[in-house]
Amino acid sequence: MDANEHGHVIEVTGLRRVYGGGFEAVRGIGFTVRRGEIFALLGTNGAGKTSTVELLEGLAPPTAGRIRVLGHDPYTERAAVRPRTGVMLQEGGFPSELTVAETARMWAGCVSGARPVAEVLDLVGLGAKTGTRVKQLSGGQRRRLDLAMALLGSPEVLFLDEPTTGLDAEGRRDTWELVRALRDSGTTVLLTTHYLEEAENLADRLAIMHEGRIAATGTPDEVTAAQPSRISFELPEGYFAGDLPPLAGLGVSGHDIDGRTVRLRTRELQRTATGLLMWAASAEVELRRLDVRPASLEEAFLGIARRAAEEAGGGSAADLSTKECVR
Ligand SMILES: Nc1ncnc2c1ncn2[C@@H]1O[C@H](COP(=O)(O)OP(=O)(O)OP(=O)(O)O)[C@@H](O)[C@H]1O
Repeated sequence: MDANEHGHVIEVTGLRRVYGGGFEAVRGIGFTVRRGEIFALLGTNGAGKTSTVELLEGLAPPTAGRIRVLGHDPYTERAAVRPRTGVMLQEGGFPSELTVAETARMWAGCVSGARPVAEVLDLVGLGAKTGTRVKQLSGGQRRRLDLAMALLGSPEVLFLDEPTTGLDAEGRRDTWELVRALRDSGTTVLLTTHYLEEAENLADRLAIMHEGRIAATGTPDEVTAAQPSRISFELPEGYFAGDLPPLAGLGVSGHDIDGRTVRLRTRELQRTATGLLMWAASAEVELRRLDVRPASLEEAFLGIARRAAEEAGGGSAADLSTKECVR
């Protein structure tokens, strides 16, 4: 059997992974991925993404829980799963003296029914580099070679661990286009990424992991919609916060005032913005530096990480800067 009755080709239930030293990197997670879907696993550093993907790839047995990939246990039924999946690890580790074409031919020898090497190298934009030695490739070109190797066997399920790390903006967009084309032709893709923009652009559904657990899951729109939108502006000259209309009446769920800058949070963006602008128009004042911002996946990510850190009691929200999370 390839998929369950719901069309899920990946099913994960109650998954746990405890390393030799006793550290629990994956703490009871569950999710499903449908055929032809791109599913992204996001998370802070050390959240447990790679630990999870390695289990899905059958590289290690889970400590507890159940995994099915194309209807099989990827560890105990590796022979049934492996030929139908493609894996792009974080480090490909190819011999550096071989050329791109030699590497691909060597790899193709290990894959039953491999696609023509030239076709796969063209697909990832390495068609002009076939005679170049691996050690002379840039970091981004090596990532593309990693991807080419994962595609040699025309996989039904493709695991991509941080596929665009090291790629420039153009390379990243090319990879996104390729991954979308693969999805459109029926390939199921599970990817991990640090780039929230990548998840926003690519993922049909995603899960945000934090400290071994799934903190949020859904479509990018669903995960984002759970976060409030933001409005900020400067108080008009001669006005004080108390002169503003009652904020709760405008649908504002929270606010803070820093000097003359007012920041509002709302889940009813249109109602709050309209009320505020009507107030400004009737008072004949200008709201300088007005900024109206619907919630983004980045805010959702930071909000989840912050809440989880607060609930854990130890971590500080300030530790989780955007820079750290969007490496
Ligand atoms: N072999 C191992 N033995 C013990 N602990 C490990 C081992 N591998 C990973 N860990 C720990 O498990 C946790 C999860 O690591 P993992 O690599 O899965 O996270 P990640 O979400 O992929 O992180 P990153 O975004 O930094 O790649 C980390 O705290 C890490 O230190």
